[in-house]
Amino acid sequence: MISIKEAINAVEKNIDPLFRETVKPLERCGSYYLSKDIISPINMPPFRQSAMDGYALSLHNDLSYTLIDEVKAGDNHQPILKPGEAIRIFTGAPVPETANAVIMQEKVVVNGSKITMESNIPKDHNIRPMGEQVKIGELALKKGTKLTPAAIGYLTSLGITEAHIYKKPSIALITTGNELIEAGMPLPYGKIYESNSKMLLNALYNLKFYDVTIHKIEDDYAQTKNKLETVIKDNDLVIATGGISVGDYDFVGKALKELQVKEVFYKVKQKPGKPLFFAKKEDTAIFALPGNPAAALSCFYVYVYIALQKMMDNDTIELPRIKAKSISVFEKRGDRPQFLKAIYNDGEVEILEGQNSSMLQTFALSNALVHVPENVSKIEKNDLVEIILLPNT
Ligand SMILES: Nc1nc2c(c(=O)[nH]1)N[C@H]1C(S)=C(S)[C@@H](COP(=O)(O)OP(=O)(O)OC[C@H]3O[C@@H](n4cnc5c(N)ncnc54)[C@H](O)[C@@H]3O)O[C@H]1N2
Ligand code: MOO
Repeated sequence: MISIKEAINAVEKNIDPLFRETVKPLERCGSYYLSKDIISPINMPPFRQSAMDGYALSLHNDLSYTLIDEVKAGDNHQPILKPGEAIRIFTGAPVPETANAVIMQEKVVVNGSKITMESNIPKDHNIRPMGEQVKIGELALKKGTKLTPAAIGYLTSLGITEAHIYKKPSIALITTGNELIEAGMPLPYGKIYESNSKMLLNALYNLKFYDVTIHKIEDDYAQTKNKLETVIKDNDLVIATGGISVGDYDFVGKALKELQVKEVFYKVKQKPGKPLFFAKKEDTAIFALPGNPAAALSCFYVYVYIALQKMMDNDTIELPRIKAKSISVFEKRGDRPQFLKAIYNDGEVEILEGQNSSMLQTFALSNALVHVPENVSKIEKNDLVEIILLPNT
Protein backbone atom coordinates (compact mmCIF):
# COMPACT_ATOMS: atom_id res chain seq x y z
CA MET A 1 0.00 0.00 0.00
CA ILE A 2 1.45 3.38 -0.97
CA SER A 3 1.03 6.74 0.76
CA ILE A 4 -1.21 9.59 -0.41
CA LYS A 5 1.84 11.63 -1.38
CA GLU A 6 3.31 8.77 -3.40
CA ALA A 7 -0.02 8.21 -5.14
CA ILE A 8 -0.38 11.91 -6.00
CA ASN A 9 3.18 11.99 -7.38
CA ALA A 10 2.54 8.84 -9.40
CA VAL A 11 -0.57 10.35 -11.03
CA GLU A 12 1.31 13.54 -11.81
CA LYS A 13 4.28 11.67 -13.28
CA ASN A 14 2.22 9.36 -15.44
CA ILE A 15 -0.01 11.91 -17.17
CA ASP A 16 1.14 14.11 -20.04
CA PRO A 17 -0.67 17.09 -21.53
CA LEU A 18 -2.90 16.03 -24.43
CA PHE A 19 -1.92 18.93 -26.73
CA ARG A 20 -4.41 17.86 -29.39
CA GLU A 21 -5.82 20.76 -31.34
CA THR A 22 -9.21 21.51 -32.75
CA VAL A 23 -11.05 24.54 -34.12
CA LYS A 24 -14.36 25.68 -32.70
CA PRO A 25 -16.69 28.65 -33.15
CA LEU A 26 -15.52 31.23 -30.65
CA GLU A 27 -18.73 31.25 -28.62
CA ARG A 28 -18.19 27.56 -27.88
CA CYS A 29 -14.56 28.00 -26.79
CA GLY A 30 -15.28 29.16 -23.23
CA SER A 31 -12.84 27.61 -20.70
CA TYR A 32 -10.62 26.13 -23.43
CA TYR A 33 -6.97 27.15 -23.94
CA LEU A 34 -5.66 28.69 -27.16
CA SER A 35 -3.41 26.33 -29.10
CA LYS A 36 -2.13 29.12 -31.37
CA ASP A 37 -1.26 32.80 -30.94
CA ILE A 38 -3.98 35.11 -32.18
CA ILE A 39 -2.79 38.07 -34.21
CA SER A 40 -5.12 41.02 -34.38
CA PRO A 41 -6.63 41.39 -37.87
CA ILE A 42 -7.62 45.01 -37.16
CA ASN A 43 -6.71 48.08 -35.14
CA MET A 44 -8.83 48.31 -31.98
CA PRO A 45 -10.38 50.80 -31.86
CA PRO A 46 -10.43 50.80 -35.66
CA PHE A 47 -10.60 54.62 -35.80
CA ARG A 48 -10.07 57.59 -33.44
CA GLN A 49 -13.07 57.29 -31.17
CA SER A 50 -14.84 59.76 -28.97
CA ALA A 51 -14.93 58.64 -25.33
CA MET A 52 -17.70 61.10 -24.39
CA ASP A 53 -20.92 62.71 -25.53
CA GLY A 54 -19.92 66.31 -26.21
CA TYR A 55 -18.04 68.34 -28.79
CA ALA A 56 -14.98 67.60 -30.91
CA LEU A 57 -12.80 70.64 -31.34
CA SER A 58 -10.06 71.98 -33.51
CA LEU A 59 -8.24 73.71 -30.64
CA HIS A 60 -7.36 77.39 -30.74
CA ASN A 61 -6.44 80.07 -28.19
CA ASP A 62 -9.95 80.90 -27.08
CA LEU A 63 -12.66 79.26 -25.00
CA SER A 64 -15.37 79.79 -27.66
CA TYR A 65 -15.94 77.62 -30.74
CA THR A 66 -18.33 77.65 -33.70
CA LEU A 67 -20.45 74.56 -34.24
CA ILE A 68 -20.35 73.38 -37.86
CA ASP A 69 -21.64 69.81 -37.97
CA GLU A 70 -22.50 66.60 -36.09
CA VAL A 71 -21.08 63.05 -36.08
CA LYS A 72 -22.87 60.28 -34.24
CA ALA A 73 -21.81 56.67 -33.53
CA GLY A 74 -21.79 54.64 -36.75
CA ASP A 75 -21.48 57.71 -39.04
CA ASN A 76 -18.75 57.56 -41.64
CA HIS A 77 -18.42 61.15 -42.81
CA GLN A 78 -15.49 63.31 -41.76
CA PRO A 79 -16.28 67.02 -41.49
CA ILE A 80 -13.23 69.24 -41.92
CA LEU A 81 -12.67 71.57 -38.95
CA LYS A 82 -10.61 74.70 -38.98
CA PRO A 83 -9.06 75.97 -35.72
CA GLY A 84 -11.86 77.43 -33.60
CA GLU A 85 -14.51 75.11 -35.06
CA ALA A 86 -16.37 72.33 -33.29
CA ILE A 87 -18.76 69.53 -34.12
CA ARG A 88 -21.36 67.84 -31.94
CA ILE A 89 -20.12 64.30 -31.23
CA PHE A 90 -21.25 61.25 -29.27
CA THR A 91 -19.55 58.38 -27.41
CA GLY A 92 -18.15 55.81 -29.85
CA ALA A 93 -18.37 58.12 -32.88
CA PRO A 94 -15.36 58.62 -35.17
CA VAL A 95 -13.45 61.81 -34.41
CA PRO A 96 -12.52 63.59 -37.67
CA GLU A 97 -8.81 63.87 -38.52
CA THR A 98 -9.02 67.65 -38.17
CA ALA A 99 -10.39 67.56 -34.59
CA ASN A 100 -7.82 67.20 -31.82
CA ALA A 101 -9.83 67.10 -28.56
CA VAL A 102 -13.29 66.24 -27.27
CA ILE A 103 -14.99 68.08 -24.43
CA MET A 104 -17.85 66.62 -22.37
CA GLN A 105 -21.12 68.41 -22.95
CA GLU A 106 -21.43 69.11 -19.20
CA LYS A 107 -18.40 71.38 -19.45
CA VAL A 108 -19.67 73.80 -22.12
CA VAL A 109 -22.36 76.42 -22.44
CA VAL A 110 -24.22 76.29 -25.76
CA ASN A 111 -25.60 79.40 -27.30
CA GLY A 112 -27.03 78.79 -30.79
CA SER A 113 -24.08 77.78 -32.96
CA LYS A 114 -21.55 78.99 -30.37
CA ILE A 115 -20.17 76.86 -27.54
CA THR A 116 -18.03 78.16 -24.72
CA MET A 117 -15.87 75.99 -22.47
CA GLU A 118 -15.33 76.57 -18.74
CA SER A 119 -11.57 76.11 -19.18
CA ASN A 120 -9.04 74.87 -21.70
CA ILE A 121 -8.54 71.16 -22.37
CA PRO A 122 -5.34 69.49 -23.56
CA LYS A 123 -4.82 68.04 -27.01
CA ASP A 124 -6.17 64.48 -27.49
CA HIS A 125 -8.48 64.86 -24.49
CA ASN A 126 -11.29 62.21 -24.52
CA ILE A 127 -10.10 60.69 -27.80
CA ARG A 128 -9.34 56.97 -27.85
CA PRO A 129 -6.45 56.65 -30.33
CA MET A 130 -6.77 54.20 -33.21
CA GLY A 131 -5.21 50.85 -32.17
CA GLU A 132 -4.98 51.94 -28.51
CA GLN A 133 -5.90 48.43 -27.26
CA VAL A 134 -4.18 46.46 -29.99
CA LYS A 135 -2.81 47.26 -33.41
CA ILE A 136 -3.30 45.32 -36.62
CA GLY A 137 -0.65 42.55 -36.82
CA GLU A 138 0.11 42.66 -33.09
CA LEU A 139 -0.33 39.72 -30.75
CA ALA A 140 -3.92 39.85 -29.49
CA LEU A 141 -3.75 36.83 -27.16
CA LYS A 142 -0.98 34.30 -26.85
CA LYS A 143 -1.08 30.51 -27.15
CA GLY A 144 -2.01 28.93 -23.84
CA THR A 145 -4.40 31.71 -22.77
CA LYS A 146 -7.61 30.46 -21.18
CA LEU A 147 -10.67 31.66 -23.03
CA THR A 148 -12.68 33.43 -20.33
CA PRO A 149 -15.89 35.35 -21.15
CA ALA A 150 -13.74 38.51 -21.33
CA ALA A 151 -11.33 36.83 -23.77
CA ILE A 152 -14.23 35.75 -25.97
CA GLY A 153 -15.65 39.28 -25.89
CA TYR A 154 -12.25 40.76 -26.71
CA LEU A 155 -11.56 38.41 -29.65
CA THR A 156 -15.06 38.92 -31.01
CA SER A 157 -14.46 42.70 -30.86
CA LEU A 158 -11.54 42.06 -33.24
CA GLY A 159 -13.90 40.34 -35.68
CA ILE A 160 -12.62 36.84 -34.87
CA THR A 161 -15.21 34.07 -35.16
CA GLU A 162 -13.34 30.87 -34.35
CA ALA A 163 -10.29 29.77 -32.38
CA HIS A 164 -7.68 27.02 -32.43
CA ILE A 165 -7.86 25.39 -29.03
CA TYR A 166 -6.54 22.37 -27.17
CA LYS A 167 -9.08 19.57 -26.99
CA LYS A 168 -10.26 18.43 -23.60
CA PRO A 169 -10.06 14.75 -22.74
CA SER A 170 -12.80 12.37 -23.75
CA ILE A 171 -13.87 10.61 -20.60
CA ALA A 172 -15.76 7.36 -19.96
CA LEU A 173 -17.51 6.83 -16.64
CA ILE A 174 -18.24 3.19 -15.83
CA THR A 175 -20.36 1.90 -13.00
CA THR A 176 -20.36 -1.73 -11.95
CA GLY A 177 -22.72 -3.74 -9.79
CA ASN A 178 -25.77 -6.02 -9.98
CA GLU A 179 -27.30 -4.10 -7.11
CA LEU A 180 -27.60 -0.86 -9.03
CA ILE A 181 -30.95 0.48 -10.23
CA GLU A 182 -31.64 3.62 -12.22
CA ALA A 183 -33.19 6.39 -10.10
CA GLY A 184 -36.85 6.78 -11.00
CA MET A 185 -37.46 3.00 -11.11
CA PRO A 186 -39.08 1.04 -8.23
CA LEU A 187 -36.52 -0.19 -5.71
CA PRO A 188 -36.64 -3.99 -5.17
CA TYR A 189 -35.21 -5.57 -2.02
CA GLY A 190 -31.41 -5.80 -2.15
CA LYS A 191 -30.96 -3.07 -4.74
CA ILE A 192 -29.81 0.54 -4.40
CA TYR A 193 -30.06 3.48 -6.74
CA GLU A 194 -26.99 4.00 -8.90
CA SER A 195 -25.64 7.46 -8.01
CA ASN A 196 -21.93 7.52 -8.77
CA SER A 197 -22.37 8.19 -12.49
CA LYS A 198 -24.49 11.33 -12.03
CA MET A 199 -22.30 12.52 -9.16
CA LEU A 200 -19.06 12.19 -11.15
CA LEU A 201 -20.66 13.49 -14.34
CA ASN A 202 -21.54 16.67 -12.46
CA ALA A 203 -18.13 16.89 -10.85
CA LEU A 204 -16.70 16.79 -14.39
CA TYR A 205 -19.22 19.29 -15.77
CA ASN A 206 -18.44 21.56 -12.86
CA LEU A 207 -14.79 21.52 -13.96
CA LYS A 208 -15.95 22.16 -17.55
CA PHE A 209 -15.22 18.73 -18.95
CA TYR A 210 -18.19 17.91 -21.14
CA ASP A 211 -16.98 15.09 -23.39
CA VAL A 212 -18.24 12.36 -21.07
CA THR A 213 -20.05 9.07 -21.74
CA ILE A 214 -21.60 6.81 -19.13
CA HIS A 215 -21.50 3.01 -19.24
CA LYS A 216 -23.23 0.75 -16.75
CA ILE A 217 -22.20 -2.87 -16.39
CA GLU A 218 -23.20 -5.74 -14.16
CA ASP A 219 -20.91 -7.90 -12.06
CA ASP A 220 -20.07 -10.11 -15.02
CA TYR A 221 -16.48 -10.78 -15.97
CA ALA A 222 -16.87 -10.96 -19.76
CA GLN A 223 -19.06 -7.85 -19.86
CA THR A 224 -16.64 -5.95 -17.62
CA LYS A 225 -13.63 -6.90 -19.74
CA ASN A 226 -15.30 -6.14 -23.08
CA LYS A 227 -16.63 -2.78 -21.96
CA LEU A 228 -13.30 -1.76 -20.43
CA GLU A 229 -11.44 -2.78 -23.59
CA THR A 230 -13.69 -0.59 -25.76
CA VAL A 231 -13.73 2.48 -23.53
CA ILE A 232 -9.95 2.36 -23.04
CA LYS A 233 -9.52 2.37 -26.84
CA ASP A 234 -11.96 5.23 -27.35
CA ASN A 235 -11.10 7.63 -24.52
CA ASP A 236 -8.31 9.63 -22.92
CA LEU A 237 -9.56 8.93 -19.43
CA VAL A 238 -11.56 6.04 -17.99
CA ILE A 239 -13.10 6.35 -14.53
CA ALA A 240 -14.69 3.17 -13.19
CA THR A 241 -16.38 2.92 -9.82
CA GLY A 242 -16.92 -0.24 -7.78
CA GLY A 243 -15.78 -3.80 -8.27
CA ILE A 244 -12.17 -3.02 -7.40
CA SER A 245 -11.98 -4.58 -3.93
CA VAL A 246 -11.33 -8.21 -3.04
CA GLY A 247 -14.86 -9.67 -3.34
CA ASP A 248 -15.58 -12.68 -5.58
CA TYR A 249 -17.62 -10.43 -7.88
CA ASP A 250 -15.16 -7.53 -8.02
CA PHE A 251 -14.13 -7.97 -11.63
CA VAL A 252 -12.65 -4.60 -12.57
CA GLY A 253 -9.13 -5.34 -11.32
CA LYS A 254 -9.04 -8.80 -12.89
CA ALA A 255 -10.34 -7.51 -16.22
CA LEU A 256 -7.83 -4.66 -16.31
CA LYS A 257 -5.01 -7.09 -15.58
CA GLU A 258 -6.20 -9.33 -18.42
CA LEU A 259 -6.29 -6.31 -20.74
CA GLN A 260 -2.61 -5.77 -19.89
CA VAL A 261 -2.93 -2.24 -18.65
CA LYS A 262 0.20 -0.88 -16.97
CA GLU A 263 -0.66 -0.78 -13.28
CA VAL A 264 0.82 2.31 -11.61
CA PHE A 265 -0.62 1.61 -8.16
CA TYR A 266 -3.34 -0.31 -6.38
CA LYS A 267 -4.32 0.55 -2.81
CA VAL A 268 -3.48 3.78 -1.07
CA LYS A 269 -3.09 4.15 2.69
CA GLN A 270 -6.08 6.45 3.18
CA LYS A 271 -9.66 6.51 4.36
CA PRO A 272 -11.85 6.61 2.40
CA GLY A 273 -10.56 5.21 -0.86
CA LYS A 274 -8.17 2.47 0.13
CA PRO A 275 -8.76 0.22 -2.90
CA LEU A 276 -7.96 2.96 -5.43
CA PHE A 277 -6.41 1.66 -8.64
CA PHE A 278 -4.57 3.70 -11.26
CA ALA A 279 -3.17 2.45 -14.54
CA LYS A 280 -2.20 3.47 -18.06
CA LYS A 281 -2.81 1.76 -21.38
CA GLU A 282 -0.83 3.61 -24.02
CA ASP A 283 -1.99 7.23 -23.56
CA THR A 284 -5.25 6.41 -21.79
CA ALA A 285 -5.35 6.93 -18.03
CA ILE A 286 -7.51 4.54 -16.05
CA PHE A 287 -8.82 5.10 -12.54
CA ALA A 288 -10.82 2.43 -10.77
CA LEU A 289 -12.39 4.23 -7.83
CA PRO A 290 -13.96 2.41 -4.92
CA GLY A 291 -17.73 1.96 -5.29
CA ASN A 292 -18.62 3.59 -1.99
CA PRO A 293 -19.88 7.00 -3.17
CA ALA A 294 -18.00 9.23 -0.71
CA ALA A 295 -14.80 7.28 -1.37
CA ALA A 296 -15.29 7.68 -5.12
CA LEU A 297 -15.82 11.44 -4.84
CA SER A 298 -12.89 12.00 -2.45
CA CYS A 299 -10.62 10.08 -4.82
CA PHE A 300 -11.96 12.13 -7.70
CA TYR A 301 -10.98 15.39 -6.00
CA VAL A 302 -7.62 14.22 -4.69
CA TYR A 303 -6.36 12.17 -7.70
CA VAL A 304 -8.54 12.36 -10.83
CA TYR A 305 -8.57 16.15 -10.54
CA ILE A 306 -4.77 16.16 -10.92
CA ALA A 307 -4.93 13.94 -13.99
CA LEU A 308 -7.44 16.31 -15.62
CA GLN A 309 -5.33 19.39 -14.90
CA LYS A 310 -2.18 17.71 -16.24
CA MET A 311 -3.99 16.68 -19.42
CA MET A 312 -4.88 20.35 -19.93
CA ASP A 313 -1.28 21.43 -19.12
CA ASN A 314 -2.48 23.64 -16.28
CA ASP A 315 0.15 25.08 -13.96
CA THR A 316 -1.90 24.47 -10.83
CA ILE A 317 -2.76 20.82 -10.74
CA GLU A 318 -3.99 20.27 -7.18
CA LEU A 319 -6.99 21.76 -5.44
CA PRO A 320 -5.94 24.51 -3.03
CA ARG A 321 -4.76 23.34 0.38
CA ILE A 322 -4.88 25.80 3.27
CA LYS A 323 -4.72 25.71 7.06
CA ALA A 324 -7.88 26.30 9.07
CA LYS A 325 -8.83 26.29 12.73
CA SER A 326 -11.00 23.32 13.68
CA ILE A 327 -14.19 24.12 15.57
CA SER A 328 -14.86 20.39 16.03
CA VAL A 329 -13.34 17.50 17.91
CA PHE A 330 -12.55 14.40 15.89
CA GLU A 331 -11.06 11.09 16.92
CA LYS A 332 -9.46 9.01 14.20
CA ARG A 333 -9.72 5.24 14.39
CA GLY A 334 -6.99 3.16 12.79
CA ASP A 335 -3.78 4.48 11.31
CA ARG A 336 -4.93 5.36 7.78
CA PRO A 337 -4.70 9.09 7.01
CA GLN A 338 -8.21 10.41 6.49
CA PHE A 339 -10.16 12.86 4.37
CA LEU A 340 -13.12 14.27 6.29
CA LYS A 341 -16.23 15.98 4.96
CA ALA A 342 -16.21 19.52 6.30
CA ILE A 343 -17.47 23.06 5.98
CA TYR A 344 -14.87 25.82 5.77
CA ASN A 345 -15.79 29.41 6.53
CA ASP A 346 -13.57 32.39 7.19
CA GLY A 347 -10.54 30.59 8.61
CA GLU A 348 -12.54 28.01 10.54
CA VAL A 349 -13.55 24.48 9.64
CA GLU A 350 -16.33 22.30 10.99
CA ILE A 351 -15.91 18.54 10.68
CA LEU A 352 -19.28 17.01 9.89
CA GLU A 353 -21.08 13.85 11.02
CA GLY A 354 -21.54 10.91 8.65
CA GLN A 355 -17.91 10.28 7.71
CA ASN A 356 -18.56 6.72 6.50
CA SER A 357 -17.47 6.21 2.89
CA SER A 358 -20.93 4.98 1.93
CA MET A 359 -22.55 8.25 3.03
CA LEU A 360 -23.09 11.35 0.94
CA GLN A 361 -25.55 13.31 3.09
CA THR A 362 -22.96 15.54 4.73
CA PHE A 363 -20.70 15.52 1.63
CA ALA A 364 -23.66 17.32 0.04
CA LEU A 365 -23.06 20.19 2.51
CA SER A 366 -19.27 20.15 2.36
CA ASN A 367 -17.04 22.68 0.66
CA ALA A 368 -13.79 21.21 1.99
CA LEU A 369 -12.07 18.01 3.03
CA VAL A 370 -9.98 17.98 6.18
CA HIS A 371 -6.79 15.98 5.70
CA VAL A 372 -5.89 14.09 8.89
CA PRO A 373 -2.33 12.78 8.53
CA GLU A 374 -1.24 9.32 9.67
CA ASN A 375 0.44 10.55 12.87
CA VAL A 376 -2.55 12.57 14.10
CA SER A 377 -5.06 10.53 16.10
CA LYS A 378 -7.19 13.32 17.51
CA ILE A 379 -8.21 16.78 16.37
CA GLU A 380 -9.09 19.14 19.22
CA LYS A 381 -11.01 22.40 19.00
CA ASN A 382 -8.74 25.25 17.81
CA ASP A 383 -6.19 22.86 16.29
CA LEU A 384 -4.84 24.07 12.97
CA VAL A 385 -5.64 21.48 10.34
CA GLU A 386 -4.91 21.17 6.64
CA ILE A 387 -7.94 21.38 4.40
CA ILE A 388 -8.52 20.87 0.71
CA LEU A 389 -10.93 23.40 -0.75
CA LEU A 390 -13.40 21.74 -3.09
CA PRO A 391 -14.23 23.44 -6.38
CA ASN A 392 -17.09 25.95 -6.22
CA THR A 393 -20.25 24.73 -7.78
N1 LIG B 1 -12.71 -8.02 2.68
C1 LIG B 1 -12.61 -6.74 2.36
N2 LIG B 1 -13.71 -6.10 1.98
C2 LIG B 1 -13.63 -4.79 1.64
C3 LIG B 1 -12.39 -4.11 1.74
C4 LIG B 1 -11.25 -4.85 2.12
O1 LIG B 1 -10.13 -4.31 2.21
N3 LIG B 1 -11.41 -6.17 2.41
N4 LIG B 1 -12.35 -2.78 1.47
C5 LIG B 1 -13.57 -2.05 1.71
C6 LIG B 1 -13.42 -0.70 1.25
S1 LIG B 1 -12.45 0.32 2.19
C7 LIG B 1 -14.12 -0.23 0.18
S2 LIG B 1 -14.02 1.46 -0.23
C8 LIG B 1 -14.96 -1.07 -0.66
C9 LIG B 1 -14.66 -0.89 -2.13
O2 LIG B 1 -15.30 -1.85 -2.83
P1 LIG B 1 -15.44 -1.84 -4.40
O3 LIG B 1 -14.67 -0.74 -4.99
O4 LIG B 1 -15.18 -3.18 -4.90
O5 LIG B 1 -16.94 -1.40 -4.60
P2 LIG B 1 -18.24 -2.30 -4.54
O6 LIG B 1 -18.05 -3.43 -3.63
O7 LIG B 1 -18.67 -2.55 -5.93
O8 LIG B 1 -19.20 -1.24 -3.90
C10 LIG B 1 -18.98 -0.71 -2.62
C11 LIG B 1 -20.27 -0.02 -2.14
O9 LIG B 1 -20.60 1.02 -2.99
C12 LIG B 1 -21.87 0.85 -3.58
N5 LIG B 1 -21.81 1.30 -4.98
C13 LIG B 1 -21.02 0.79 -5.94
N6 LIG B 1 -21.24 1.45 -7.09
C14 LIG B 1 -22.16 2.37 -6.86
C15 LIG B 1 -22.81 3.32 -7.67
N7 LIG B 1 -22.48 3.46 -8.97
N8 LIG B 1 -23.73 4.13 -7.12
C16 LIG B 1 -24.03 4.01 -5.80
N9 LIG B 1 -23.46 3.11 -4.97
C17 LIG B 1 -22.55 2.29 -5.49
C18 LIG B 1 -22.09 -0.63 -3.52
O10 LIG B 1 -23.44 -0.99 -3.61
C19 LIG B 1 -21.46 -0.96 -2.20
O11 LIG B 1 -22.33 -0.69 -1.14
O12 LIG B 1 -14.77 -2.43 -0.34
C20 LIG B 1 -14.78 -2.72 1.08
N10 LIG B 1 -14.75 -4.11 1.24
O1 MOO C 1 -11.54 2.95 1.54
MO1 MOO C 1 -13.12 2.60 1.86
O2 MOO C 1 -13.47 3.94 0.87
O3 MOO C 1 -12.65 3.31 3.43
O4 MOO C 1 -14.59 2.67 2.61
